[in-house]
Amino acid sequence: MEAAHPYRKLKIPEDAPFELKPTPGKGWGMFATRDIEDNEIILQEMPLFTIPELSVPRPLEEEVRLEVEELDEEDQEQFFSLRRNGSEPFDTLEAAFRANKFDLSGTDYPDDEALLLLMSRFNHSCTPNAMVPNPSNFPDVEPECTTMVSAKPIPAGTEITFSYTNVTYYLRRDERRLALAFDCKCEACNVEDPNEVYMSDLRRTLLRGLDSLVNMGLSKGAEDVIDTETNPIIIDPGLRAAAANCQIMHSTRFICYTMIPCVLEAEGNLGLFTSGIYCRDLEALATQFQSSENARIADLVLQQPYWLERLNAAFRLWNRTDDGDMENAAASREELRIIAEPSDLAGIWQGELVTTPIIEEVD
Ligand SMILES: C[S@@+](CC[C@H](N)C(=O)[O-])C[C@H]1O[C@@H](n2cnc3c(N)ncnc32)[C@H](O)[C@@H]1O
Repeated sequence: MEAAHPYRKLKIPEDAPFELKPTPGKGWGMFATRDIEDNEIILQEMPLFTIPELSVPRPLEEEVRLEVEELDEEDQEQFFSLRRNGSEPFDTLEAAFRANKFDLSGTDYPDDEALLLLMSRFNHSCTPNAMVPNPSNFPDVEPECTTMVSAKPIPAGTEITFSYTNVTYYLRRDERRLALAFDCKCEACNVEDPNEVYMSDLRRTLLRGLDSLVNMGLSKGAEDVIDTETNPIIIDPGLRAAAANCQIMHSTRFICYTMIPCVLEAEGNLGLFTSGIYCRDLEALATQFQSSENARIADLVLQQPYWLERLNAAFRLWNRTDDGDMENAAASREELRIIAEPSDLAGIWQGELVTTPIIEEVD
């Protein structure tokens, strides 16, 4: 019975703007109990316990048991309240930990994984209304704390969701089915109108291409899910090679970077928090122009209040070379050498900049 469900024992802070209740097809989930504004902190939670370096594969049963034994009686009761998607108890302690853990990258404990009782009650959405940003964005809270922030205004009564993996922003609906370990029932995956699905798929395909282009051919993990031989991240082969070789003009990168929030916004995935991050990054890119006219245009872009206006202004940079192009390309190349896998560096640096994105003729 719902009233006697073990989740009722989970301690939710009195001032929390959410409640835990069943949600069709998704077990239980967190629902807003009042209107939540965009970019509002929804929850900050300390782990019940942490386990180090899960990147080293090993059985965890014993480690989890030792941690659970260390807990006081009340916390043990909280831990044993956990259920597999709100229904059956977990068969093992390890299974309970794995289903309710968060990684702590960005905190002072980047190699640890944390058991978070409440944070892990929020369900996933491919068009979420909340997010769990890198904890380094919240320097004033406990360094182990994980924070959930709204990513758009959330009306009272709405389910609060976040994206379990950022790669879903860059995947079409069919591809997302491969990436998620469950049959996603979120509003983006449940759309029935084929035109809407088509447009959403197009936007997400464009997003991963733009993202890969501005990040020198590296994408945010989409290539782990899709077959890039038949379905390349950047479709145009010349542009793809140019991105991998860091041969993209700075003006082209700047325009493409400005386009990303516009597409995210059209897809319903741009809130104040994310927009602020893109603003800061665009400001940093603007400082890298060395030709005064380009720097002036970039400044004009930054003065625009909305992303579409910024993009409109950024197009004035189209096809403009910059005195800093070679320097910026060399810096990107260096960065790529540091962060990329050797296989990503298969394309050899040619030294020439691609001045215009190459458009292949379409029959
Ligand atoms: C960490 S739990 C989330 C809370 C869980 N619903 C509960 O009742 O405790 C993750 C599990 O919730 C379910 N889930 C989360 N988001 C979902 C979604 N969008 N569609 C379907 N199931 C979802 C999946 O079974 C997933 O493995």
